[in-house]
Amino acid sequence: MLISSFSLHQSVFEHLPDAVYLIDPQTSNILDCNAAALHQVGLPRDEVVQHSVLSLQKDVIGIEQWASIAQAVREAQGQFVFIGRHRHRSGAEVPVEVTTSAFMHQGCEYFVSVARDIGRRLALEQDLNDRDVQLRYALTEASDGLWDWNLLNNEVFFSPQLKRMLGYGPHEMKPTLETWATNVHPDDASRVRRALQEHIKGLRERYEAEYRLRNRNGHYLWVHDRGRVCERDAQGQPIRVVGMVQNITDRKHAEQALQMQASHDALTGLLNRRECERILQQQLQRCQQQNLPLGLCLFDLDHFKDINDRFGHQTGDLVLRKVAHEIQAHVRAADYLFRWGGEEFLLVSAGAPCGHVLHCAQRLRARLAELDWPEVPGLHGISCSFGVAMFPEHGQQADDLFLAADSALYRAKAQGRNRVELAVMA
Ligand SMILES: Nc1nc2c(ncn2[C@@H]2O[C@H](COP(=O)(O)OP(=O)(O)OP(=O)(O)O)[C@@H](O)[C@H]2O)c(=O)[nH]1
Repeated sequence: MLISSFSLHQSVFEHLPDAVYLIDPQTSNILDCNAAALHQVGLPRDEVVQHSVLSLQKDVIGIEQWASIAQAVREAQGQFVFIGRHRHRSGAEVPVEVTTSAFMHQGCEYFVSVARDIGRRLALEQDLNDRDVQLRYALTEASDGLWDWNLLNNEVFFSPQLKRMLGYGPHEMKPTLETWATNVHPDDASRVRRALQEHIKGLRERYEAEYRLRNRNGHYLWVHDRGRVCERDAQGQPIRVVGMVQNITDRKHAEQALQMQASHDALTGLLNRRECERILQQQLQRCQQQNLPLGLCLFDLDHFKDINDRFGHQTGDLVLRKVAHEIQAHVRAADYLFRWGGEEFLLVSAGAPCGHVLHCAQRLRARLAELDWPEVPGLHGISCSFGVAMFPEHGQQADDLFLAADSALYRAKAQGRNRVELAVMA
C-alpha cells in the first residue's frame, strides 16, 4: 500500500502527540496547527490560526523580536530549541520545549514548530534535584554516618560524616569492607558479622547491631548500625547494602554508669549484695550441672566498731576501701568478690575444691593481718575472721550454704577471731 496520500499525511499531522504549528516566517502568524496544539492552549482553531505565534508565549514581548528569532531559526538549521511557557486559556502556564525548523515548499519559506509539554519532566527534574540536595545534606551534614557496600567487589563507600565521626578526613579510610571489619571491637565482631549475614541470607528483615568501633586514635566509640539490602541481581541475590551509623557512646556510657550503680557498692566498688544473689544462683546452677564444687567464703573485720569509734566513720570507710582493694587484688580472676553488708564480704569460688578455698582464705587472712596503715596514724593493724562452706558438702541451695558459712564465721569469732573455720557437715 502506498502511504503518501495527502489525507493520510493530514491525519498523521492531526494525531501527532506533540503540538505542531506551521508558521509564516515573514509575519510570525500561525498558518495551521494540529489538535494537540489547540489542546495545549485550550483555544478553538479560529483563535489560534492567523494569530501570531508570539501571542501563545508568556513573557515574549513585541513583534520586533520576531525578525531576529526568525534569523536564528534559519541559522540553526533545524536545531533551534527554545524553552518557554505557553499560556493556557484557563490562565495556567504550560512549560514547553519548542523545536523549530525552516523549510521551502514551492518557492515559499515556512517554519514548523513542535512544542512538547515538559511539565512532567520539569517536575521530575525538580524532584531529583530536591532529593539530591537532601542526599548531599544527609551525606555531609546529618549527624549519622552512611555506608554503601558493594557485595560484588567488597568496596564500601563511607560518607564524610562517618569518617568525621571516626576522626578521619574526607579523603582517608580505604573504601573496603576490611577497613570497617578490622575496626570493630574483637569482642563484638562475631555477633555483628552474624547479624549482617543473617540479613543478607534473608533471615532478618534488616541488619541492626550495637557495637564498638575503633576511631583513629584507637579509642572505641559505641555505635548503633542499621542497614538493608537495596539492590539484587537478576537471580535475586543481594549485591548492594546501604546503612547508617549513629554514635551512641554517650548513651551507652550513661547506661553503663546506671548498671554499675545498680550492681556495685558505691563505697568499695565491689559487686553488691543484690548482684551476689543473682551470680551465686547462676554459679551454683552451673556447678550442679557440671558436677563441680563451689566454695563460699564469708568474712568480717574484727572489732570494726572500735576503729569507727577511735578514728571516726570516715577513717572506717577508708579501712573498708583498702581491705576491699587488697582482697580483690589477691583472688583468682574467676572468683567473685562481693560486699555483703557493713564490714562483711563474700567470696564465691566456682569449681575450686575445699582445700583450695581454705588455703585461699588463710592467705587472705594473713595478708590482711600484715597490712601496714601509714594513712591512719595510731592504727597498728586489722584482722578478719573467715567462715567457709562448700557445695555440695555443706548445702545444696544458696541459702543453706550461706547459713553454713555464717555459722562457721560465728565460730571463728567465738574462738578468738583472726582465723578461718570450715562449716560442719549438715
Ligand atoms: N565506717 C563505716 N562503718 C560501717 C559501715 N557499715 C557498717 N559499719 C560499722 O561496722 C560496725 C560493725 O560493728 P559490729 O557488728 O559490732 O562488729 P565488730 O565491731 O566488727 O565486731 P566483731 O564483728 O564481733 O568482731 C558498726 O559500728 C557499723 O556502724 C560503713 O559503711 N562504714
